[in-house]
Amino acid sequence: MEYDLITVRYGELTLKGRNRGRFEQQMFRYIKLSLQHLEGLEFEKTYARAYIKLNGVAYERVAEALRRVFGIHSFSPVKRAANELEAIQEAALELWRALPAKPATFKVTVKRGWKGFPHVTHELNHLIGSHILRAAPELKVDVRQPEMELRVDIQPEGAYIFNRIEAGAGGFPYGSNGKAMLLLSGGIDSPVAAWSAMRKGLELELVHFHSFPFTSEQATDKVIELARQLSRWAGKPLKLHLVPFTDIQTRFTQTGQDHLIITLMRRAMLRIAGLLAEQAGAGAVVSGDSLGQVASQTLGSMNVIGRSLELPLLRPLIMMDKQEIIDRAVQIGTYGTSILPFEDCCTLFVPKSPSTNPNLRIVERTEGGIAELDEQIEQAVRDVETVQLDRGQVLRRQREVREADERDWF
Ligand SMILES: Nc1ncnc2c1ncn2[C@@H]1O[C@H](COP(=O)(O)OP(=O)(O)OP(=O)(O)O)[C@@H](O)[C@H]1O
Repeated sequence: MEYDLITVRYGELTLKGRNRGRFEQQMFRYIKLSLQHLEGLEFEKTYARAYIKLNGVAYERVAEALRRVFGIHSFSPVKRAANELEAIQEAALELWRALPAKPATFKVTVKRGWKGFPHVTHELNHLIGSHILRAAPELKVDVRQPEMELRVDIQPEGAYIFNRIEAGAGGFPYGSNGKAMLLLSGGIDSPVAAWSAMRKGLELELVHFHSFPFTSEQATDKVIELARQLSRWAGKPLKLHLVPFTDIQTRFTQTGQDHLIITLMRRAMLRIAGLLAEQAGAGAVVSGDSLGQVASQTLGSMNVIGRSLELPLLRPLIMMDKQEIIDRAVQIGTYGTSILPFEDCCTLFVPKSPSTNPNLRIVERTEGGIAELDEQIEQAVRDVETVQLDRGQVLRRQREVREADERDWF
């Protein structure tokens, strides 16, 4: 069936006062941006809502993009009818006929936002409901727990009729709560952390540490692919910083403190991420740590690791179970790439028994014993290769990008 428009609802419950206006402006701009690849749409904004006139564009194509827009609470495909009883009855019936699975019970809920209509609400409920019942006599009315609720919203310019409410991605519009630098490994967790941070309104730049030639080019391609997938949730290509980490890692292996090597590596990563955050004007660093998952994610380890950074370190997954994280990764579309088998830089250097409770003084003393460490960190920052993802770069690095993917950037 051809719908006339989509009603998009956002944030009416979550924000009050001065922030709301700004939020709504941002939301509206962001919705338009996420749909810019579809020609012919028209947009209109009202209080906590946007209307998208479809002008013949298929609902599914728009819905597919809207499901990835943070800040949207819900949206509905709508039939629009003139403010005349027969037109409303016909549109309601058309919606009913188009249902792929017919419910056994229903009710009609009319809202009269325009009082000029010649019938009052309860009359309209009845007149529209009975029109459908004539065409579907097996259907029953259930006003308490109907399987389908047919809503009719009467406004001065016309009547809006819909029965479907799709949940949106929720959260805040991308970038509305500041900017952060996210540590992206090739694993399952950090893409989920990125998604959670973006959903909370953080704009992200991504940083990945590689140990070329110990890690393969495929491992880097995998991270670029993850960045591409995350970009679809940002509504625009994300920046990805690739940091050469081999020299620093190799130097740590010479300290004679094998059990501390993961702690040392994580601290160096955070220092570099902190410097990149400063350059990018970001106010926090985000990682995919989840409490207790591995040796570097005990309270003791996280304490010692986190102290290497002055900026706040956000860990959105900290209290989540592995299964919850996996389910989320599947839902947001990163899981399949995350489980590809290419080695990450850290797994190559994991000692037999990494410390789960490193001693801060020993760690700092070990770092202090590496005279060139500060210079190595600064050098790594200077040697960063930044991939500003765009279609061309994705193609160059990702020879196997499927055609459909290429076209379907957002
Ligand atoms: N090579 C890397 N580049 C950038 N960040 C990294 C890298 N390796 C680890 N991290 C960061 O440190 C966090 C913890 O990594 P670790 O490998 O210990 O845990 P994990 O639970 O396997 O996480 P992930 O699934 O994201 O790899 C990651 O979520 C990520 O934020």
